[in-house]
Amino acid sequence: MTDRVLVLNAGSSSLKYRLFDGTDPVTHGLVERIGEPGGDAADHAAALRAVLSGLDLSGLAAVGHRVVHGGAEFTAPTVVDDAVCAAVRRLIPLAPLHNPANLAGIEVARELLPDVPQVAVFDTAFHATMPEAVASYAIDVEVARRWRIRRYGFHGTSHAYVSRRTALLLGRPPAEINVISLHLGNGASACAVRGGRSVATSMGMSPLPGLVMGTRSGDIDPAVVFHLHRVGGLSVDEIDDLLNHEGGLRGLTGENDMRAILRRRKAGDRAAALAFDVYVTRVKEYVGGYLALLGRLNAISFTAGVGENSPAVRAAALDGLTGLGIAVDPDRNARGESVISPPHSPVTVCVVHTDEELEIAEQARQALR
Ligand SMILES: Nc1ncnc2c1ncn2[C@@H]1O[C@H](COP(=O)(O)OP(=O)(O)O)[C@@H](O)[C@H]1O
Ligand SMILES: CC(=O)OP(=O)(O)O
Ligand SMILES: [Mg+2]
Repeated sequence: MTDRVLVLNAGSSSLKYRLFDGTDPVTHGLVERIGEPGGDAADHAAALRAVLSGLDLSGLAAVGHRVVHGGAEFTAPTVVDDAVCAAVRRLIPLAPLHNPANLAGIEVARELLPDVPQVAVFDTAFHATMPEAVASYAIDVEVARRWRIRRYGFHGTSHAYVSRRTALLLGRPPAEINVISLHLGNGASACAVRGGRSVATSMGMSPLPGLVMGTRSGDIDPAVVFHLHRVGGLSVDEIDDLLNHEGGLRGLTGENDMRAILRRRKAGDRAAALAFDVYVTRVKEYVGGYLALLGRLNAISFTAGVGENSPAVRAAALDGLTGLGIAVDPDRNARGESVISPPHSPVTVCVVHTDEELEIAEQARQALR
């Protein structure tokens, strides 16, 4: 019996895949600019067909799918059937950028691999343990119930994996430690993890609020939306685009890649310097808030493209927090060591490589056990 699992991560215009044999990655790839003129594939179905035709899929135990929004329904990895597909489709209004692509990936994989179990692994699932006081928005309860408005949170697969890796680094069981996990990639979110369970996270009903991201604004005053509509004359779709695609680092500088911001900042570019400051200040606000929520903190872990690769962001985001037991050792940080706090710090600051695909493969296997 082989233990091969194919993991699919279908984004709005891309398809990432990784084939595992046990925990060993056998092969991986990326189809980009799906549906765009001159792109690699006309749609997700075509992309997946091309991917599958090039892989040896003998003895495949499961296909694991990243699904971004699982609403309140899905709190664990779930073997896909027609009802699960229908539920993922019903949730599209809550994650219009992500769920349609995730669903397309599931439907094509079911069609092409009808005898292989498909498992959906939800970004929201890890946050199902958040207390109501954190998950609830202070709006009319009937309106909230009817339209399923609450904080769901995302990147849960990454926060779960990273908080467990952090426990390993500390040499302690996850149940004994409190961690703040900072997933700083294209999308970015913070998560407070108490004893292995999510108790707060910075994204909300959608993946728009919280930290500053590549193209997403993160937190803003919701009245900005009314103002831009009523006074600025922008349509709701235009405002959606402004906040989701033209905001964040791109809104502040014209570029969404943190590497470009860091280069320009070094060269004295004021817009880039401000964008950097806005970005790290937001991270710091969440670190402080989550420290208070947790009461006791063992570790802070940086992960994803920016978190794993930028000593400047890590240092600035935690600058001035020694009074709270949080410090970054400049040499360890510059070398990108897995522990970057000074020896004997009350709070261990870590750099952890996140591996959402590996975690999805593991969870897919668990769902089938
Ligand atoms: N060396 C680096 N320094 C700073 N930022 C980096 C570096 N390498 C990658 N990044 C940032 O990481 C981001 C992508 O993060 P990643 O986790 O790969 O994103 P995603 O998986 O969400 O597409 C890029 O936008 C880039 O700005
Ligand atoms: C939910 C989310 O923001 O995902 P990503 O970072 O892949 O855009
Ligand atoms: Mg990501």
